[in-house]
Amino acid sequence: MHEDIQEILYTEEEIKTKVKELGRRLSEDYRGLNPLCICVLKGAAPFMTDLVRSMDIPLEMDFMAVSSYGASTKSSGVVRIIKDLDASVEGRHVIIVEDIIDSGLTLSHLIDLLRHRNAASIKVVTLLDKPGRRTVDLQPDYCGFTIPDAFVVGYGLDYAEKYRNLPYIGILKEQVYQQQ
Ligand SMILES: O=P(O)(O)OC[C@H]1O[C@H](OP(=O)(O)OP(=O)(O)O)[C@H](O)[C@@H]1O
Ligand code: HPA
Ligand SMILES: [Mg+2]
Repeated sequence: MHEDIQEILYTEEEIKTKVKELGRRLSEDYRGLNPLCICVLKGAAPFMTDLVRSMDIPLEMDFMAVSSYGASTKSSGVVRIIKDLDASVEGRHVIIVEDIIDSGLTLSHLIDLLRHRNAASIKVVTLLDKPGRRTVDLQPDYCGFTIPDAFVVGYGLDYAEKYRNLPYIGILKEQVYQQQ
């Protein structure tokens, strides 16, 4: 285990099993709809690539980069779009793929944006949900794990751009970000 990790919450195996289960459910619900899976970069990249490979239906992928945390463990409250989608979402059944919902600000901003662009439907799949920190009223349609109010890293999730490549999800030691 990495020395900056206090505790592993979900192992590589547990994540794999959960992602497969989510992929199976999405495949059943979206059969015949050719959904557009939108990955919210950068954190959701590992989840998205594993998820779509566990979906056995025709689908399309697009990517959007947004950022609101920077080198902090608290949302700045300002959701910056760093890279927009390549294609139109008009009339499409959109699945927003997120690694984590924390305050909910990122997603509520994205959902508003995609509604204005006239998607046929918009649903959210998140690997992690941290409902204890929510500042807006928002629930995911599909969720892997509900987690306590702690700052977690790994499997795409970062602190100051580090730890995204850990194969597991763990709680970051507080001393790592309190030193800053
Ligand atoms: O519910 P919220 O409080 O908005 O937090 C969740 C968002 O924050 C993180 O992204 P971040 O802004 O850190 O960008 P990153 O994915 O590039 O790390 C995470 O990947 C979610 O997109
Ligand atoms: O707990 C978290 N870890 C990493 N990134 C995040 N963005 C929102 N919450 C988190
Ligand atoms: Mg981040």
